[in-house]
Amino acid sequence: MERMEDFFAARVDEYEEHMLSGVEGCEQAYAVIPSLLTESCRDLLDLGCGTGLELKQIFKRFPDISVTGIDLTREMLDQLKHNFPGRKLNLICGNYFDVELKRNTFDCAISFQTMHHFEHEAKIGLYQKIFEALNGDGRYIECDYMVEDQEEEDLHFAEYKRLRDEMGIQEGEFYHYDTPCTVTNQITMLKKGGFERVEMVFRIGNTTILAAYKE
Ligand SMILES: C[S@@+](CC[C@H](N)C(=O)[O-])C[C@H]1O[C@@H](n2cnc3c(N)ncnc32)[C@H](O)[C@@H]1O
Repeated sequence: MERMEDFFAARVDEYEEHMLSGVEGCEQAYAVIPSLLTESCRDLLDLGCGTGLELKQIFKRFPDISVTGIDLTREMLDQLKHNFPGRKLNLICGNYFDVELKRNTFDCAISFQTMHHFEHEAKIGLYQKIFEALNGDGRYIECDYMVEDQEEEDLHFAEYKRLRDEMGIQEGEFYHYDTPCTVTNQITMLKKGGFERVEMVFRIGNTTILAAYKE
């Protein structure tokens, strides 16, 4: 296993092609994302924005939108900046579990293919933070690798724990290893984070989009 930011930094050149051609459902999911944002969305939070594949589609519908993008990997953010000259971007190189978010700031929040690496409790805490950072009628759209069976989720987490123990990795250090959760667990976590209503709006292969509404 590689540290999260080293994993992405080493693959930034082939990253976009891999997501568009190598991950079932991803290209279609990027195309769907703009239609899931609120019509009047002006301030958008993008967690784990990477090189901005989802933003490419969003800028087509919302050319004037202001985007706050958070990502651990400096090289991915550099590529994002290069991809979108002239757009309204506030890019933060950091860990979205730690970055402080002001309350009632964003019309919409999104995350795309970045949440399938973390434990339930950590995600619930993050969802609470996103919930509070959204405006009253805001929504959070999560596209991610999700599975259907609890057994499959448990196997991934058990193997990840085994590898972490073997390598002596400390709590709070991020390594790249996929631990997808079931769609059902994801919906439960988002509701525990405060969202009133959560709906699955897209699923091709394991690529799944959930829409979580603040009210
Ligand atoms: C698979 S990429 C997705 C990038 C982009 N959203 C897309 O769909 O093309 C996952 C991204 O999440 C970032 N990431 C992973 N864990 C993170 C964390 N705790 N805080 C901030 N960014 C994180 C990685 O650096 C990487 O750029």
